[in-house]
Amino acid sequence: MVAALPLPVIDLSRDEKEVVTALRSACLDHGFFCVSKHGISQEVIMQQFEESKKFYALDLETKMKYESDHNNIGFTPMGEQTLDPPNQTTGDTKESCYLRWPEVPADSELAKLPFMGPNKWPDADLPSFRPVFEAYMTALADLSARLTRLLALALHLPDTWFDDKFDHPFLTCRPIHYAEQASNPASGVFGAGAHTDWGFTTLLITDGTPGLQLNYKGEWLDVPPVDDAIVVNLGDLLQRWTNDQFKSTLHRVVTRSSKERYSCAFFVSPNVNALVECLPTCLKPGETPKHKPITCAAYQHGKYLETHSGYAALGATAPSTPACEEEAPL
Ligand SMILES: O=C(O)CCC(=O)C(=O)O
Ligand SMILES: [Fe+2]
Repeated sequence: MVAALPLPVIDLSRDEKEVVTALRSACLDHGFFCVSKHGISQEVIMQQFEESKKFYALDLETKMKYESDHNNIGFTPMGEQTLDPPNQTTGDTKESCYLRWPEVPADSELAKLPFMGPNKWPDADLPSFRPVFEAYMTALADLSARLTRLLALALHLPDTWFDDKFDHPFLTCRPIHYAEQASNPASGVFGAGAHTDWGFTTLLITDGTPGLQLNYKGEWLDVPPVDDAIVVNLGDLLQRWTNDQFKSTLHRVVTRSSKERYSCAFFVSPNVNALVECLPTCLKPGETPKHKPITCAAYQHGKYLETHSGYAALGATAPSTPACEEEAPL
């Protein structure tokens, strides 16, 4: 029996000072919290799940027409990702779809950057998918921008501090479908293997089916779903920016038997060419940075390569930034 760790619920309609204080405390502890009164309508959320279910109900051959590309945009079939290779005997028992937002047209300047490019909309097979996800991603992008400003305040910085690092951000919406297959941690079978998220923050909405666990002080604990709240967790880039003060915590998905599970992760990262280096407010006298500066794209390219067989097979080359060669800790 796994114990539960209820997450702090931060009501975004409260006084900003109270919100920022609660945020700072959650970020210093394990970097997981829920936000309520977040302004995303239940209708937009429900429609997202409906379209996601319709998409995954298509046959595999149809879904493979939208297979993920060199930007890691598109469909990834069951088992394509293995988030924790040393501790898994099969790939994650999930299929997913990566959508980038705001969408970058193929002929634009931004499309020359790593991970930036057009989405693979299933217009021909499911025309209702695109308008629903466009509305969903617009709403989530607004909420993420609001949270980024609150996080700057929680770091004792001006609320605009991250603005120029997010003026063409790397935002990814990932509806996920977990198979009707019980995980078996003892034999290395997981819905999603243990991992930290790689970006700045992740905004996660689930269909209420349990499965998410986080590792708190060395112990795996269930994260109970909270009605109408969005789970937010911090990613590695924010941890690096804060010299490990704010936590990017290990988590995984352990599915129970006989029920499918749907979730939708909205991964928030800065501009792909943003340099992530220790913040001035995160160094106490005598302390030194724990990580070398690295660009967002260089950091994440390595992670995609390690965990996505499809991305690795496409032979995507490492983004050419000097920091990329300097990943080793100081
Ligand atoms: O589906 C979930 O509950 C979590 C998914 C997750 O951790 C991820 O996609 O990074
Ligand atoms: Fe995650």
